[in-house]
Amino acid sequence: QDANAAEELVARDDETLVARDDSHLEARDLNEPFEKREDVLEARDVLENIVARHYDDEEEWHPHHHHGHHHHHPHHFESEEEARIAQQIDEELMNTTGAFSIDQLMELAGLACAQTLATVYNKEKYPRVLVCCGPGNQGGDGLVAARHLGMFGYTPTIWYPKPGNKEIYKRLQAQCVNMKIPVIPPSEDSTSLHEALSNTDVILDAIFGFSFKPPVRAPFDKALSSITESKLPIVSVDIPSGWDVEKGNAQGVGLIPDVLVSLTAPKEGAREFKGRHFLGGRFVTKAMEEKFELNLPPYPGLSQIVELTKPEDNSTKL
Ligand SMILES: NC(=O)C1=CN([C@@H]2O[C@H](COP(=O)(O)OP(=O)(O)OC[C@H]3O[C@@H](n4cnc5c(N)ncnc54)[C@H](O)[C@@H]3O)[C@@H](O)[C@H]2O)[C@H](O)CC1
Ligand SMILES: [K+]
Repeated sequence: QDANAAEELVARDDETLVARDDSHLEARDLNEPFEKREDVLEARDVLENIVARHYDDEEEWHPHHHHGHHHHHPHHFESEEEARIAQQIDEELMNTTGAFSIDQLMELAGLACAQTLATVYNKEKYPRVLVCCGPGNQGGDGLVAARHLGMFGYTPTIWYPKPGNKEIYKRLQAQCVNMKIPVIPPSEDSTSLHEALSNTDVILDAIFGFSFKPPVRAPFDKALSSITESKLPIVSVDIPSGWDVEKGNAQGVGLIPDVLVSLTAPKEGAREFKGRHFLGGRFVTKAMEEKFELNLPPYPGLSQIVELTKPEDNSTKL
């Protein structure tokens, strides 16, 4: 009964957040002041705290943990600098000057993820891909990637236990369903994930991206262990799930992928990653690259990705 009440509360808050997020997107279109963004980030933090409060009983709720207010308390948010830069780039791409929509960025991000997986794991040996999608934008990247992988001739399956409420996620999921890509129905128990893992050749980890804040909450905590225990090859999007965007896998609960595709620019936390590392998100202009001192390599030819690992790194690994 208590759990039901909590679920309801979370669902209600989720809707409020989505509404605020949408108004924020509109505001962003009109190039309104940055405060709006902070408002949304704060709302998201509040929601996350509520969720955390209801799911981990041992966790105490700290109402003063307002990550969004970095302008006012910069010293408190040093560890979030990395996420902030990534968010700022995102912001800039989507303001009136950048002129991109979220759909476009997500499409290019997801396409880069699909291309990375297909580059390393060919469809003859690795036809079955389990695309694991998280509740945020990274989950959207995963849905886009699943569709492209299907188009490339793979047999994707989608695990999407906390589908986002926003229209964009619903449309992306519908596009996959229209291609007969199975979506595992969200469920409390982990049997369906285990079953999917035993029928998979490779995993696309699109669970958490630059907005992840540890510790990992249910159902993703158990899922990360199950994915690790499966010993299947993993391709992670942007940052291995469970890793802190800045401190990396300090907690030791994160996935250890074989391949990483960083979007826009590699995150600080990925420094410790040892494996094949690609860059994707071919929408950053030269001017923006210089402004944020990203120092990115050129993309070869028509490719959506560029490999950052040197060839000798792979040969020593193999
Ligand atoms: N410009 C680009 O590079 C683009 C990148 N994209 C991708 O978007 C993600 C960032 O998306 P965002 O919506 O900000 O958040 P995330 O997907 O990282 O996840 C937030 C999501 O997860 C929940 N959450 C946070 N912490 C936890 C936790 N400890 N346990 C459980 N759940 C948690 C939170 O509530 C949110 O729902 C970026 O990395 C790229 O992959 C865009 O697609 C386009 C442009
Ligand atoms: K990830």
